[in-house]
Amino acid sequence: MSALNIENLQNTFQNAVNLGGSPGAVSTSPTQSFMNTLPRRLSTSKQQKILKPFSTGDMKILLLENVNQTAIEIFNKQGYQVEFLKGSLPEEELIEKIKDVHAIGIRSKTKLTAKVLEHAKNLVCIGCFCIGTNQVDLNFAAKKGIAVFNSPFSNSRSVAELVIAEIISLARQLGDRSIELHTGTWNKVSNKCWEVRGKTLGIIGYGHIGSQLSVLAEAMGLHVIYYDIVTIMALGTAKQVSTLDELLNNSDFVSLHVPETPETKNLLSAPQFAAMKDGAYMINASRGTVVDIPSLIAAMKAKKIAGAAIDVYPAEPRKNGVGAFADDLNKWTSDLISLPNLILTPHIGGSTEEAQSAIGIEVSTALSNYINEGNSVGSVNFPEVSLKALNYDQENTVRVLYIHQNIPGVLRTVNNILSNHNIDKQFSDSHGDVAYLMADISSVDQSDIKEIYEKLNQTDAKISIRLLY
Ligand SMILES: NC(=O)C1=CN([C@@H]2O[C@H](COP(=O)(O)OP(=O)(O)OC[C@H]3O[C@@H](n4cnc5c(N)ncnc54)[C@H](O)[C@@H]3O)[C@@H](O)[C@H]2O)C=CC1
Ligand SMILES: O=C(O)CCC(=O)C(=O)O
Repeated sequence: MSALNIENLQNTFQNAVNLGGSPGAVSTSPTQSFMNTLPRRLSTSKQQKILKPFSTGDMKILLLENVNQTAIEIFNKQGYQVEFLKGSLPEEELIEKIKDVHAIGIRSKTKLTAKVLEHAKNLVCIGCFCIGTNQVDLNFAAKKGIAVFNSPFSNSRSVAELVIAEIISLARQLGDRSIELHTGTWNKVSNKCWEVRGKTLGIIGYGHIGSQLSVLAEAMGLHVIYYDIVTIMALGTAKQVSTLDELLNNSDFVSLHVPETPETKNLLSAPQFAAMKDGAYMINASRGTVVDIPSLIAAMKAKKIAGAAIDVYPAEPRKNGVGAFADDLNKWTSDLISLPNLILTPHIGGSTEEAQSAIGIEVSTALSNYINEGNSVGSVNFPEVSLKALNYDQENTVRVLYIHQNIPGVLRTVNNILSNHNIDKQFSDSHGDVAYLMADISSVDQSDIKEIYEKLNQTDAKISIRLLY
């Protein structure tokens, strides 16, 4: 579906006729009932027209990694074919599956590399049902005309709450006491167990999660300092520090909330652990590449670091199971798990019912809006373009979605092609090498549509085209 398939034009014409000619019938369609539940981006008093120039039953959505039920329900209401798998897939299987799907939903484990995306002949869009998008080759996807969406903050609170729990758990050695008692050992101690009140929390990365954590931590009596590459307004009485070292020198707890980027790889390694206070604690619920684990192991063995909580790992198992977290995944695993006062969790920072349900709705709605209307607002790799929904008074109107290389002269060429019709609205934007033009053209006969498509398809700058009507 990266471009309207000419062979399917017959079907699509029929579909358009059905929709345009019989609004009453449309009001009983699943799509309409779904649309009615959505907060509309651009309100209109007229009944909104459903734009779907394809048979919705042919729309294939592949959902991996146990994406929430809310997303499945929304896609089912659209009439799409949904395939749902609990785990992620190894590369070869992923390549096979991605060949004929129009949209794919993933979480943090599925790697959508250029090699995988190269085989995605029909893919229109990708939904990351999470915050991080580092698992997708965003530039390659954009160059193929594939828009990527995520959920920028629906699980932020869940991560912040987990970190709060870990701060107290580490300070009181709760993990160790619990493991001991599970195996019959009564070990009532107070040595090196602390209140968190009055201690300093250093937050690295003061974005959605870091700033939520800041507010919660202050409510418990912690002092908060933070380090970020950009200047960010402090919440409460938190203070931004100007260097990473300043944060490390002064924090009793250090918590990481940065994205995975080349700059954040091994952000905490041997020199940074050496710069931390003796007996400090470290928490990483960001990405596994951000902390050099062998250096952490050395710092904990030397008692420089009194405890740590880790939620994310350089390599993570593809699915749940006994024996999945072992040395063949990360070679230091045995060494790591033998350490005291170390809380290990299986990447569950965002895994709450509230977060997953909200993410399911948010991302499936964004994908549906993009598929059905071309609205790319919220995409992380694509020009953000949107036009007001069409209504039933706008007969013979076609929405042109033209994704193209961002080079001079393209708009002139496209507007020449569209010039026999009235261009009611047009919105174009670019993002790096890729540009996206959305235009509503009126006075279009059914017989014109194929010609418009074919002319646009012959333009040199074209990446992909869809015509909605
Ligand atoms: N454990 C889990 O389940 C989850 C993990 N995450 C991870 O947490 C990360 C952060 O999430 P948000 O707070 O929503 O992201 P955000 O984008 O709102 O904030 C990230 C902050 O890090 C800062 N930053 C970037 N590079 C930096 C550097 N080199 N040094 C210092 N600061 C730097 C940015 O300026 C920004 O303020 C995500 O990228 C994701 O990888 C997110 C959700 C769940
Ligand atoms: O819930 C997940 O699978 C991933 C959570 C996460 O790391 C994210 O949202 O970036």
